[in-house]
Amino acid sequence: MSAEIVAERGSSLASLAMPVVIFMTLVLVASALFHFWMMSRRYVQLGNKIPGPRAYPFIGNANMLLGMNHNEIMERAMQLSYIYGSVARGWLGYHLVVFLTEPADIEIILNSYVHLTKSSEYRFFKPWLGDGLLISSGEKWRSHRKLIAPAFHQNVLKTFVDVFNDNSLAVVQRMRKEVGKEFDVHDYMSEVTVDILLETAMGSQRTSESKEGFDYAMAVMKMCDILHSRQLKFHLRMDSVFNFTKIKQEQERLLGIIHGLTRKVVKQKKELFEKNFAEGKLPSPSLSEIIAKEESASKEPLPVISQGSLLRDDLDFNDENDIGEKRRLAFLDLMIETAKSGADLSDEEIKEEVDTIMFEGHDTTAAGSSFVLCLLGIHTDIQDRVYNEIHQIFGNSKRKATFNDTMEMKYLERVIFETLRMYPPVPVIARKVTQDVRLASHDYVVPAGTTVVIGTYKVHRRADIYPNPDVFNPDNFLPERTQSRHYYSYIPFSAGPRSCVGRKYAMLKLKVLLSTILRNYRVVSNLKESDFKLQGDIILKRTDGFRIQLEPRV
Ligand code: HEM
Repeated sequence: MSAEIVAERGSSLASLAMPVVIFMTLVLVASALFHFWMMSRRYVQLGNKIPGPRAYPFIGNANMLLGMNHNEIMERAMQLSYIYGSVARGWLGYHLVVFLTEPADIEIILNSYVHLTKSSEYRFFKPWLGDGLLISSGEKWRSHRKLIAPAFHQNVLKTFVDVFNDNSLAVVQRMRKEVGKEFDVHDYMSEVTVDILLETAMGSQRTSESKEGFDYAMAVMKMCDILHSRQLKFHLRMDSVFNFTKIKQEQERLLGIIHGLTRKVVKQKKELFEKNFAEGKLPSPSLSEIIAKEESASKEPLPVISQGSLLRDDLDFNDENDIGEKRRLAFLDLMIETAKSGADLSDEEIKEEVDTIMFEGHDTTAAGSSFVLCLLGIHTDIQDRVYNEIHQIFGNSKRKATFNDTMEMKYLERVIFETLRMYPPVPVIARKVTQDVRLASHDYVVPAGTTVVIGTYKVHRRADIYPNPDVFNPDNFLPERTQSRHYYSYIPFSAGPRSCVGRKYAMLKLKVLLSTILRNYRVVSNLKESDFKLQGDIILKRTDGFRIQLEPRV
């Protein structure tokens, strides 16, 4: 290359370099100004008063999440809470996230009618659940909660006991082929849970003749997997990436099956209701009668399936009116009745609520029951106590469990509560606060716009609340112990106005399901709890699988 050409190239590079340098300098100056402006905002200053790891310009603490899998995130979150205490903060860019593990602070958030808005992480559910109870907010949530809570009335739940029994016996049969082997019990718990929900939420059954029910159940399970992967994999969290993946196409296909069935069943049930209504065949007593009675009689405490606390919420108030008659109606029927009795509830909204119940009621109880079985396999002395209690109730009889039997299962109830303490299926709850919040435990103000994460898992493992918190001890739920604890120190079902609407349904179902399994099998495990690899997802699971072995009782 001649010297002239080199000189010419050099001068054209120099003439290009100058604008690039000027541009880069401007970008740097603008970024620095932006950063200093952000740091001067009240939001950032209030956030920085709260202890937390050192944050970097623009990324905040996002670097701490890079390259971590969900097991590590769970462990890391636990470590941070040991370092920074019961109130800690992190920055995702300039967005403030505050972690709370102090019951008095948690009460301020959960017990409030103001801080009811869910955080943006709940958006993955939207294509499936629309504006159903789990994610809706404001007046819509308030009015729907009021309409739906009576569908979980204890007398309605009582009529589901047969469905719980039949499906529990069916899973006992299906598990026979696993006797003597080590297997993952979660698959079975997931299947039976969907079957029960299909019957109790929509009045459908998963039979081989009705392929729709089967396809629906499979689609629900696969949709839950997709939602989990979106939480787990950073790139899938971004809609701009997710929308171009094969998983998105699979989601569309599954939603076609799920919404196809719910829409169709809502339409059919509504037409049948209208026809019966026109012919004067009114269901008696109607749900609206229950709702009307509920308004007037809500003074005396009568929590029948309690969380071990004297405090009550809208579900407890529901139980004070006995409808005194057995009608088995799916939640869908009850919602159609509610809509007919004048409530503002469209078909699409009813569909969204049924889909919400199918989602919320599935993974949570599948994880809860799987954890109970794994723990009983490890703590065989505790399993023997549960079995003795069940044997006292049923003797050698093969009869099915009744609602009254479940009321006698006091020790099993404590085992379930203790399992949900150590392994809460919903390990964290997140809200977006729309007003400043002054905390009770420290002199900090959490500014409006912050995501508040309530660390249920960590609260349940606080040594000052539960002595030996890592030891499985159902006696933590003896009445005298629960009464001396702060109500918000045990929150597997959340608490306050936005608590789990299905918690009594869950407890009743778990008692029937687990007692039926334990009447038929002794659970054995070679593992220790320290072998559990926990995945802190939307739902707490074991990545190493829920492995147990079964020995027939007879
Ligand atoms: C062991 C089982 C269960 C656990 C641990 C559990 C836990 C929870 C928690 C922690 C919440 C609050 C979530 C949040 O604020 O982000 C919740 C809400 C909810 N749960 Fe459950 N749940 C269980 C079973 C069920 C069942 C069986 C159903 C229905 C059949 C159900 C229906 C719902 C609904 C509809 C909501 C939303 C309530 C609202 O926002 O007003 N859950 N659940």
